[in-house]
Amino acid sequence: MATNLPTIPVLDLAVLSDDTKRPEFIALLRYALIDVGFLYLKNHSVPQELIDRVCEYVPRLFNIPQEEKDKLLMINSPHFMGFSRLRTELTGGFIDHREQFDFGTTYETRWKPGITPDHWGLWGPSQWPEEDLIPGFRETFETYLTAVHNETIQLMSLFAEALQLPSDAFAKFHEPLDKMQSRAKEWSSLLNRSFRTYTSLVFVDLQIIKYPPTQEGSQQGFMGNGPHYDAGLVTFVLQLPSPHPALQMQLGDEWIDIPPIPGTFTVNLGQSLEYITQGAVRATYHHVVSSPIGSDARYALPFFQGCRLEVCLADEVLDIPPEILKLRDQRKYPIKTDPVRDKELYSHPSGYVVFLRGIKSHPDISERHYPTLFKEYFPDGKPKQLNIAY
Ligand SMILES: O=C(O)CCC(=O)C(=O)O
Ligand SMILES: [Fe+2]
Repeated sequence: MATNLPTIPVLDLAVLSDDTKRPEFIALLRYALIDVGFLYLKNHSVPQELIDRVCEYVPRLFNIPQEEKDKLLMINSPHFMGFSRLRTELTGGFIDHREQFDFGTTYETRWKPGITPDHWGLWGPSQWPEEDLIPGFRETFETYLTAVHNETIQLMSLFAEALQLPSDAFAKFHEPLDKMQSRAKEWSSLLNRSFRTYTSLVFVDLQIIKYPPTQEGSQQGFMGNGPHYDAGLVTFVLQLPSPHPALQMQLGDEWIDIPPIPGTFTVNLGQSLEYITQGAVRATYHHVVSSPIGSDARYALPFFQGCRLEVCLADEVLDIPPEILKLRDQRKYPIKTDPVRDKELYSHPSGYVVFLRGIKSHPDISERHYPTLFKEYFPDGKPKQLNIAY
């Protein structure tokens, strides 16, 4: 194991109430953004009592009868929302050894197949479990989703400060949840006009994931979640306690453990943020290793804060101060470039980029709802090893 690997910074928001400590906080945040790409966030605004309730629900959600979970299967949703059975998802070409639920906005979709762009399909209603199966679940998770969403937006104004940008530098890339649906309604009357008018739709996604341990007889290096970058702006992961290192990030050739720290969110940065900051913010490659055979399941809840679906990142790159660009250029572990990924990321509206990841990760949903894209991305049909049999 190489020495001198950075430890993941813990950013304590409580220190901001003391003005004298602000510069030190901002410097640590700058280091986290530019050099590391991951951080822990402590003393944030999401109440611990709400987080405790969320954590208490998580194993119960997976314990509802299989036939009830199957009523919520993602295959029923063109919006990539709902339940995914164990080993039905691909990340970076690997089959993920996890099962999960995806929940998003509460809103009505504006997607009209064949009329609006395909990636508007990202924005649509979630599939919630019946209230009597798990009373209070929906209300708790909608409250949680809103609270985390608000915290991501607050944090991004601190990101701006750390990068010596105006505090609202990122405002044009996202939208408070309560504003989204009303704006989308206003604009739906403009359906025949330019789609670029619909700038307000933003993709947000809360995943609730269960990672069972490695299966008997499986090969080494079994992956809970294959290596990847997150596509959007910022990801807040609530990691439930687990004794085994699972989430890891890559710096240089090393994989570094990112264990849960009670009372914090684990925060990582997405490729869209990296791009609009001219690479000053680091999107870090990460994966999740399955726990050893016989151990308990691990649970994690990533919340993905995306961009407005119609923002073309290539048109919106921010002016970054030279001092920050210098720190970028001096970073110890340079960012790895990938021309294929880069082209995909920068030549489409941001929503399309996230949408394409959905297409590639969920071949069954693509086949049912987006058959033309399915043929393009899976010319040989669905990968045989996927556990898809509906
Ligand atoms: O399970 C985790 O801790 C993170 C999962 C993750 O990186 C993802 O779903 O993008
Ligand atoms: Fe991720």
